[in-house]
Amino acid sequence: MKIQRNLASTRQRWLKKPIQANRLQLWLIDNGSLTSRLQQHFSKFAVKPISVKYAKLIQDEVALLHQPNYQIALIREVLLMGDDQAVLFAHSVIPRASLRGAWNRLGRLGNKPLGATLFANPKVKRTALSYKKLTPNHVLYQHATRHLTQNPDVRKPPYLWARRSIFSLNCANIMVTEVFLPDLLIEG
Ligand SMILES: C=C(O[C@@H]1C=C(C(=O)O)C=C[C@H]1O)C(=O)O
Repeated sequence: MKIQRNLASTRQRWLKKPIQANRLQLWLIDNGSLTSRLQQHFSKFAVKPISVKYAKLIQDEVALLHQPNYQIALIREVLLMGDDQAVLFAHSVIPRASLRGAWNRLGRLGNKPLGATLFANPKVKRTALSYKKLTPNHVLYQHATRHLTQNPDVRKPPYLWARRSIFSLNCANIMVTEVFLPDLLIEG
């Protein structure tokens, strides 16, 4: 039983750095605004909101946000579009307390990039990034690939690299998870 528990915890563990991420490595470890980097990389950039709703946290988010697992939070999911292709899926978790506090406008961002808000305020602190190869059984893999091509002949990737960190302002936290989609590295 102990071995199974350890295996499960390994599966859930996020890494301190990406391993063998090859051409994605520089994107994954970039501490700056991903929005800005995408805007420089693509001639056309847009944020496509997918869903903004109250929902329960994913199991492996509960501990990091110090939230009880019955707690709900505002979940913002968007696709970042580069030259009309979905290149990144972002899943941001805003606890209710944070919405009442410093992040009170984040529920109404619409298609404005969250990064513009987060990186505009020098008082915002960010934790170190952590990384994970999401496999098809992870709920964020499923949410991210829902928006890839519906063409049944196009195989879904065996895994997707994701990274996450927490942004804090006056003790109000927001967790941002970014899932890197296959089209990001298809050079135009
Ligand atoms: C945190 C950033 O904001 C980006 C934009 C997001 C959004 O608009 O919801 C979410 C995550 C990021 O990919 C960033 O630009 O680095």
